[in-house]
Amino acid sequence: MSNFVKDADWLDWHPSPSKPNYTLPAGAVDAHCHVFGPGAQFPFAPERKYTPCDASKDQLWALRDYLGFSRNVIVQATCHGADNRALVDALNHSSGMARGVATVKESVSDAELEALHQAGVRGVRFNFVKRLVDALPFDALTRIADRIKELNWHIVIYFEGQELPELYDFFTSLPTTVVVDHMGRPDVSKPVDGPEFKLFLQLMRDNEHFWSKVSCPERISLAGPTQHYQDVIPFARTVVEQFPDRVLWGTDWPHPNMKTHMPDDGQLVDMIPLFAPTVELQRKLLIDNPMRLYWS
Ligand SMILES: O=C(O)/C=C(\CC(=O)C(=O)O)C(=O)O
Repeated sequence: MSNFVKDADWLDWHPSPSKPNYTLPAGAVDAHCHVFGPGAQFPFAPERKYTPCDASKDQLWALRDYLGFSRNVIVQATCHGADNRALVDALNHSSGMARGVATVKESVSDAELEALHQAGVRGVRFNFVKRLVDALPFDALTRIADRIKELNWHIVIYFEGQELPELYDFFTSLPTTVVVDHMGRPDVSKPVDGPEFKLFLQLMRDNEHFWSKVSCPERISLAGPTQHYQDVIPFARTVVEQFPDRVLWGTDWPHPNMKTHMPDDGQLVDMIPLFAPTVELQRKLLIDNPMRLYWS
């Protein structure tokens, strides 16, 4: 039993996702997913802005095997704050098949960073989504960035499309590889060749150390699941085709804070060949790129 009561409007992860029609290549990596608790074992952070259902490592491994993935990259979510114990526990029980992206405070010690590295952490996440977190000031983030650079880690950034103009200069000042979550959450009611998405493509083009996850059609789409999230396809496909060596894909399981519906993870996998239409692009997206960033 969890000691926590999930939010009243919380949607639990899909209990019986469909089997994808698309067969993942052997060795495919789900490069964006989370573990939540279980709250009774790994308490959610007092400063959290939402309380989720439990989503344990064993439930994540079951989904991995069911969909046909080999590996996971587990990203620390804000409901656990900078307490990375659930993440580290999952990594330590993954037989080396999972890597992690942690959240740290400036007060983190060198020994703690080293322990995270030993567990399989290879990056930190800077989250700028206001409904999720009170972001640290830029100077504090810069000091964290300078420290994790020494470990050869990267920085994952999470923001919403409309915030990019004001965050752009800070992002490009970061000293490590930078991975953008969910293509910077574009507004897909705007044209793919319009000024908003052009700014994101410019960020990627002018900064060769920037990568992007082509993930979360279920969050970005206005068309929704019955329309197979088709309004997201031109955006994801543009990113994959322009930057084939700097893209990652992930389920985003257990899909925190979805309010309109809970996606079918099998249906999400079936979007991969629409985002990456050739076998070579799929291999880069699902294997070569995540292996280079997380396992080399
Ligand atoms: O899973 C995601 O990518 C998105 C989240 C949650 C999150 O990232 C967090 O809590 O850190 C969201 O938009 O609610």
